[in-house]
Amino acid sequence: MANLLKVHGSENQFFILDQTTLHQKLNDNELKQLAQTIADPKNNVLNGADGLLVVDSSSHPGALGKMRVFNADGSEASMCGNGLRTVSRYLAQKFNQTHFKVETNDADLDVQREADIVEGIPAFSVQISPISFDGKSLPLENLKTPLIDQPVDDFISGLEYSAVAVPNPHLISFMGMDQVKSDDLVHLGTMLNKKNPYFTDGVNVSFANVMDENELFVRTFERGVGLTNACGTGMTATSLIYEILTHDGDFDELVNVYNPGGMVRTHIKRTGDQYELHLIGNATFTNKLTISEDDLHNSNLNQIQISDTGEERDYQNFIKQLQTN
Ligand SMILES: N[C@H](CCC[C@H](N)C(=O)O)C(=O)O
Repeated sequence: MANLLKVHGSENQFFILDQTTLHQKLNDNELKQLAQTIADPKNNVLNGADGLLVVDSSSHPGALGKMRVFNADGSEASMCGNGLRTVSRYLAQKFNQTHFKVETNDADLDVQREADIVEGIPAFSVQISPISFDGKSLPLENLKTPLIDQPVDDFISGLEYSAVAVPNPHLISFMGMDQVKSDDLVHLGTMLNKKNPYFTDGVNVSFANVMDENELFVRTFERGVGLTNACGTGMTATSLIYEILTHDGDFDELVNVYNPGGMVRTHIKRTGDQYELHLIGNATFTNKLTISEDDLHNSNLNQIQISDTGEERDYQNFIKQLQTN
C-alpha cells in the first residue's frame, strides 16, 4: 500500500506523494496523469486540489529531499511556495530536523521550522529563489524587460504591470480592492494562459491592493490551475514589486499578505542588486490517504482510504480570528 497526504498552505491545496516509499516509482506520465485525476473535484477525492507535490530523494549537500510540482492540469512548474512549506514539514517530521534545504528544479532552497502560528498550526519559512526580471527567464516576449509598473495596451487598460520569475513566471498589478475582486483577473489570467504573443509558457497573474504600509491583499489566477485561494510565489513576487516601488536603494522589510485563504508573511531584502526573499506561513496536513501501489500507477482512485487529521478545524479557527481582527 502507498500513503499520500492532503495538505495546504493558506488553503492552496495539494496532495503529497513521497516516491521513496514506493516499491516502484511512478514515471513522469503516471505522475502527470495522477495530478490531473486526483486534483479534479469531479473525482471526489476530498474535493480535489490545486496540484500534486512529488517528493523524492536528493543527493545535493544539505538537502533532505527534492520537490517537484504538478499543477491540476498536469503541467509541471519549477516552484511552489505554499507547497514547499508543506513538503518542508513532511521532510522535517520524516528526518526529525528543523533547518535544512529542499532541492527544487532551479535551486536548493533553505527552509526552517518557525513557531506555530497558533496552537495546532505549524509554520515554516521557505526561501524563494532564483529571481529574474529578464524576458528570457519568464519567458516574456514582445515587451521590453525588466517590466516594472508599466501599462500594456493589450492587457486591461488603466493598470500598470510588473513581471518577475521566482523562478516560475508572475505578472503583478496593484489596484483598488473592488477591481482585485472583479472578473478582470480571470479575464486576463485566461487570456495569458492561452496562446498569446507575450507569455509563451503561460503566467501566474496576481492582482493586489495595498491595504496599508507593508499590508497587502493578493488574489491570483494560477497557470495550470485557475483561481486559487493563495499562491505563495505570487504573494512573494507581489511583495517584492511593492517594496521596489516604495523604496530607493536597499531595504529589509516584513510584509503581511492577506489572501482569500488566510494570511502569510514575506521577508523581502535588497542589498545592492541582490534580492533575498522568504515566505513564512502555515503548513497544514488535513488528511492521510492510503491506496494500493497498483491503483496509484493507474490513477484508479475508487478504493482510496481517507482519514482526517483534525488540523483543518484549528486552521479555520485561525481564519475566524483573522477576520474578526
Ligand atoms: N501554478 C504555478 C505553480 C504553483 C505555484 C503556487 N501554488 C505557489 O504556491 O507558489 C505555476 O505554474 O508556476
